[in-house]
Amino acid sequence: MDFPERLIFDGMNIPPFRPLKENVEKRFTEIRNLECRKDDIILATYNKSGTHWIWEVVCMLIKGNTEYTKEIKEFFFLEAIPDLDVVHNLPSPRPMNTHLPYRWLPKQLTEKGGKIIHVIRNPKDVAVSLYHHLVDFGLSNISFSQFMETMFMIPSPAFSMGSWYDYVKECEQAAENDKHGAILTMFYESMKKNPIDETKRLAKFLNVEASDKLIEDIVEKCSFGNLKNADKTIKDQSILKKIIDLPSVDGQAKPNIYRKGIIGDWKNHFTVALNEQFDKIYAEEMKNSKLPIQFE
Ligand SMILES: Nc1ncnc2c1ncn2[C@@H]1O[C@H](COP(=O)(O)OS(=O)(=O)O)[C@@H](OP(=O)(O)O)[C@H]1O
Repeated sequence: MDFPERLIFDGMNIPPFRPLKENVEKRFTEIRNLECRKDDIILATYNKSGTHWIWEVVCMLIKGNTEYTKEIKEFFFLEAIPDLDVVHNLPSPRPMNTHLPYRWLPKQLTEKGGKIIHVIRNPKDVAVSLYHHLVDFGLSNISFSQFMETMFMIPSPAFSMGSWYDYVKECEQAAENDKHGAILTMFYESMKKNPIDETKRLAKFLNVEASDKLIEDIVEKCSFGNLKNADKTIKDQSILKKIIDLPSVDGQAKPNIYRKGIIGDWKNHFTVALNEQFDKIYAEEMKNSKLPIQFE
């Protein structure tokens, strides 16, 4: 296996974004203490759960039109952007995003009236997506099964920003304690199967007036194929080089975010034995969860 050094902080493996490599505690504390506004929106997801997709939908809803945001979502990515002043200077409402767990989100956010959107995806598909992402980033000589056994499946030494289980359980707890309707929990699979209804639910949560036509157009513009194409043709990717050392193909190489965009690709990667092993750990880890999760 060949992978950059790992940094552990607050019990989590920290991805090698430049500000985190420089001083992870400083950046986490800055985010935790971020001065919030009443209309701030934070999309908080575990890696590979559909962040780019839902972020684009959120941006279109708050703008009230279907123009793609020229910046990629990493421009608003709290733990990775080179300078948090960018966020301080953004006009409202600010559609920020992060993979940080709930305990590290800005503490003022919900007090001031801001909103949090959690997106949860079948961890088996998250694992597959993350494996391919890490291979794109230089992880080599490790099979998918080895990746699962050593990095993803076991709860504590999970790879990136803590384990999926801990992340999701923390979201669930936060949503249970949320007395002001400040947190929306979405599922990737529901968005995939029922994008119109889920986009309406999102609009309602954001207090956005959106006609049926606008909702339909947003769903269409944010389909997997259209977003993949927009990512190649419209989006300004320049910030990526400032965030992370990318494999050097003209300095432009980046992980293929829009890989397959389907439910159930895990079936092409899990052996029967791995699946049984996973289900056992999953059942134990999530035994107290009341989340309405029915993953296929
Ligand atoms: N429109 C649409 N429909 C369905 N699926 C979509 C869509 N847009 C992105 N995706 C899929 O989301 C996966 C990437 O997740 P993230 O955006 O959270 O990645 S990241 O952690 O921020 O890098 C990644 O999943 P995989 O294809 O399984 O790897 C993307 O393909």
